[in-house]
Amino acid sequence: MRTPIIAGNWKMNKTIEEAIDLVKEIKSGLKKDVETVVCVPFTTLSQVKKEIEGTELKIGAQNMHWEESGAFTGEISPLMLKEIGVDYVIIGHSERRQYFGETDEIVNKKTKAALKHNINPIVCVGETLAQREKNIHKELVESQILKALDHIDDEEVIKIVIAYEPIWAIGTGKTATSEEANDMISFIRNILRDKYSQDISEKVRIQYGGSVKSSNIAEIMSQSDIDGALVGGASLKSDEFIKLIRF
Ligand SMILES: O=C[C@H](O)COP(=O)(O)O
Repeated sequence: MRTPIIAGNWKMNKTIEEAIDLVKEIKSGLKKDVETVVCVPFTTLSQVKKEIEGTELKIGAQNMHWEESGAFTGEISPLMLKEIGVDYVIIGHSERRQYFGETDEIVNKKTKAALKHNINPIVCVGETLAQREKNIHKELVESQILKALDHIDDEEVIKIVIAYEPIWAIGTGKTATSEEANDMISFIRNILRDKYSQDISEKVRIQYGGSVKSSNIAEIMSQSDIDGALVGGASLKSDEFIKLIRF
């Protein structure tokens, strides 16, 4: 039985003060049996971590370099995140791939580095609208998954959360239908079964992301293979996010 996991990705939003206000409200609305994560900006990690101490709310970063230290101006290492006590890190979000040139190889290096330091990676995959229209979306997602998981073994892969986020549904208000989302997520589970085993494929949690809100979460979560959501815009307001985690 996979525990549902709902993660808010705040992206480049919230000052420290705003972050603390938001997380104070979120921690009062947690639901038992739903793992809830807030993936907050680097600048707010320490204070948010202190604010959630003693609660079930988990904390994630939105990116990370794969090296532990060195001449990488502007980057944050896994050791630095571990020092703060971060539970999760988003790897390969489509915005990182699109605006910051992250390749599948980089996603693989970051995923392996996160696992090495006991930070659970949330690995994002997903196609553009053009790729879906050309009907190459499954091929593309399969290649993203296999490259991201290169040299990752059975014990490690079960710590990974995969987020399927069709790029055309991110921040657009256009959600994939729950059937479309479930179809791709079942496809991803089959890739895991073929690469690892049936048992492993049933243990890995796979989220859907893209315009998830309180009004569509129940429908999304009712699908057989969807274990949670990676939520952008709707995670920035406490009342909406709390409604959403209480799907
Ligand atoms: O990481 C979250 C996704 O990019 C979804 O963003 P959204 O919920 O604003 O569409």
